[in-house]
Amino acid sequence: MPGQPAQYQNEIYLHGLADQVPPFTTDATLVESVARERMAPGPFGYVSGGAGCGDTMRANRAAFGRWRIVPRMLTDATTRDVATTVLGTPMAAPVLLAPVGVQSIVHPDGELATARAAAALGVPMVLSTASSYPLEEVADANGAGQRWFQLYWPNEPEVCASLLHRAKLAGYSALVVTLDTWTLAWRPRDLDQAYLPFLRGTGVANAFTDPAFLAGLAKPPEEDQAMAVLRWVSMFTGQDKRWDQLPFLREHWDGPIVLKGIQHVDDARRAADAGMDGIVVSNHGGRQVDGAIGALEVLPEIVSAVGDRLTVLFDSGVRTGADLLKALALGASAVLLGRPYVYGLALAGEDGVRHAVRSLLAEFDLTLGLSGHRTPADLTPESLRHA
Ligand SMILES: Cc1cc2nc3c(=O)[nH]c(=O)nc-3n(C[C@H](O)[C@H](O)[C@H](O)COP(=O)(O)O)c2cc1C
Ligand SMILES: O=C(O)C(=O)c1ccccc1
Repeated sequence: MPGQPAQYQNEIYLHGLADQVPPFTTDATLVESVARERMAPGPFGYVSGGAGCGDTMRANRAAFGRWRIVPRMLTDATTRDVATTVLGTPMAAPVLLAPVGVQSIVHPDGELATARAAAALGVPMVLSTASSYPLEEVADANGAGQRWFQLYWPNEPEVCASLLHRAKLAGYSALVVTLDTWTLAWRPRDLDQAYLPFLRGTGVANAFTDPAFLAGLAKPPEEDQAMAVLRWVSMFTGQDKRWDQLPFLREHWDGPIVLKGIQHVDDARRAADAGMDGIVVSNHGGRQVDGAIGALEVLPEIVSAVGDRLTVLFDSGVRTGADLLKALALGASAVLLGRPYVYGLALAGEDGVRHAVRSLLAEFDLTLGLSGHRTPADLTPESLRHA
């Protein structure tokens, strides 16, 4: 990413003078309403929706509102440096693009566009197991960019080993194992529209290109697509995994391993005891347990319990530069962005992802400086007050 993130502010003013306004709003809290007007109802409902009545999605936002920034004056913050390195991965800012499956439901270029945008931005993408393009093609699109692979841990060990082998070969440097979605939650918006991308055959690209998966089928997908899709879906459904099975992943993956979906401090301790390299404190953007605690609420206690033993990442509800600042001040090493970049993808493809993320990073950079800080490392809980 060229120069400081805040330069994007100048670029937008200059674009404005040339009558080339950005592809959509620069306010990430408003982009959802733009997307609601322009996206088809099925995909919009799928992306924007949460579990149940949306109580946990609101709790995620409310949790940010309870922490307030207390800015400092006359400090040296004229030039900021927001670049960082997390688990050996260099990044232009403490941000990763969260794993989001089935991206072709919002834009035909799907994960390929996201991969190109991530490389241009200098931030890593985390590719979902349920991507609409094979992980090798996404790696090609990402080129010299940084990429991690998210695993929905299949019940078939051969298929699991095969996916990990392919991801390693294709240059994915860290593994993110998602624990909170061993079955999909009650999601009324999707039920009301009978909209489940999976059963429509999206998100199967990594299966239909996997030799171990194909070897286990009675008939090839061309002959019985419905059966192949059902087999893929059933591989991820049901909770047969336990903490004592984590060594299997170590045997098949030699890079950093991060557990995603940690919300209880005792689970964070178990992850550390199991020798994991990191965790993502996350409630899956409020898409799984409705009624679950706002993700930011549990971040401080988890950081105090295990922050010296593993890397703590955060997601769920980050929408503004101030949100990013707050999560970092409370001890996250970086945050994952979910829906905001997906709306960008839906509205303007690769450009849209870039616009959505650059807007948020520019706002973060300016907020950091105006609060009196030069780098993310300068942030501590004392930069905030719980109100
Ligand atoms: C449409 C959609 C699909 C998702 N698919 C996945 C997935 O395949 N794997 C995964 O680990 N998380 C998935 N997530 C969860 C995100 O990785 C992330 O935890 C969440 O979106 C963060 O919350 P936010 O959207 O409020 O930023 C998905 C989220 C959305 C909105
Ligand atoms: O919708 C989701 O939250 C999700 O994690 C998922 C699961 C399977 C396929 C695509 C997305």
